[in-house]
Amino acid sequence: MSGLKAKKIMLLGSGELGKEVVIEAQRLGVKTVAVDRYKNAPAMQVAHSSHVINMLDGAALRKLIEQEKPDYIIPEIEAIATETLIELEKEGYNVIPTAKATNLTMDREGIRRLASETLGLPTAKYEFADTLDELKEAVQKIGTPCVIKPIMSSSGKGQSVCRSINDVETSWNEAMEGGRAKKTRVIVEEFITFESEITLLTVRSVSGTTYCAPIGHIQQDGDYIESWQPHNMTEAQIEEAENVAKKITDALGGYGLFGVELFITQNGIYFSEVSPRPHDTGMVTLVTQDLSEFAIHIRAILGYPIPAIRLLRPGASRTIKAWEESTSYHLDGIEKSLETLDSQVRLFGKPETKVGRRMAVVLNAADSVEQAREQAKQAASHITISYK
Ligand SMILES: Nc1ncnc2c1ncn2[C@@H]1O[C@H](COP(=O)(O)OP(=O)(O)OP(=O)(O)O)[C@@H](O)[C@H]1O
Ligand SMILES: NCC(=O)N[C@@H]1O[C@H](COP(=O)([O-])[O-])[C@@H](O)[C@H]1O
Ligand SMILES: [Mg+2]
Repeated sequence: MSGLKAKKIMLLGSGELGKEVVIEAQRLGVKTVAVDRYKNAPAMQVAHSSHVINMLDGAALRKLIEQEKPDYIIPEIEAIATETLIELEKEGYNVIPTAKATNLTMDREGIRRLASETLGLPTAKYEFADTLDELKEAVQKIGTPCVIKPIMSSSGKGQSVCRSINDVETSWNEAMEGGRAKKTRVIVEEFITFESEITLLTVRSVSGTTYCAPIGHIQQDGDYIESWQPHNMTEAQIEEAENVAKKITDALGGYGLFGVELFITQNGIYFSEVSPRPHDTGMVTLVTQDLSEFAIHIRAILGYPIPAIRLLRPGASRTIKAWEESTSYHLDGIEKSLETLDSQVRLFGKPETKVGRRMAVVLNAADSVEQAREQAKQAASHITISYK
């Protein structure tokens, strides 16, 4: 692309979601630089160039950004030196969606206090704790069962349900082992008995705020295993969900796509958390919408209009996870899996497996959500991972 005066994006985090963002950016002639903490990360395999750095090291992050001078800095994970992004934004760099958004969503405390205390959105009751003793006190205040999570973690790492005061120490130890960035602070949340949970993909672009059809999902150990679109909701529930999404995304600002996580309960809709970037449960949009969540993110970032988002067919996704740690592995059964009508597989190409690590996703589109879920389940059942 030597003759093309291309815009340049720098992706901070290069997992499976970033890989699709890079592909969509390249479709619009954008130069792509992928960054992560390890080499051969999924997005690095498709980007024009890549770098391996510790993104929590502000000085290293600044040095790389000053060297590459990207037009857009696109965080793909939470664990980044966001204070440095705030400084860089003041110096004229464009952080997606805004440096403030990345800073507030970097840990659970910032975004939870904004949602509950500043915006007054309904959330689970919560407390924070820095030591085991403080945690015991917090659990007593919230009551059991409750959910305990490191303030900086994702995909359920370090998360556990604490069912009685005797479980507190086990939960504390799990949080200490699973948290990113070596922070010891944890959040304790009231356990919400929801009817269902959804991700409402919300887009801020030059065309205003728009929403994708709600995505329903099922999580196991705090990580998603299945998602589908559209999730069946009443008009009133959709309106309530969109109101919550509008409030939180307006407060974060900027252009891009957000994944607003909501619990649907008998007492209305609760805000859970928000990703200021494409969401794992939203991979289903690769087969359901005219523009996937990744295409939408890039289009919004570049300042292009998004007059409408079309849901073409109902669809579903199922994750394929590893259950052993290995630097040499193979995904078997893809051939059989693809015999299922309208199924697709995305193999992320991560260089190693870890216990519980997501390695691939199966997608299916059909005439109904029920059929797509059934077909995705069937297609995924043929895929196994062998470790050598
Ligand atoms: N307070 C709660 N009550 C009931 N269930 C909860 C609560 N908090 C979390 N969960 C369950 O655990 C899942 C993961 O929680 P959460 O989204 O906070 O973790 P995460 O590590 O940020 O995940 P991700 O990065 O995948 O979004 C939720 O989708 C929900 O199923
Ligand atoms: N729930 C957030 C999420 O799904 N994030 C996605 O997982 C990657 C990390 O995967 P890894 O932990 O297997 O390296 C991230 O880079 C992002 O693509
Ligand atoms: Mg979540």
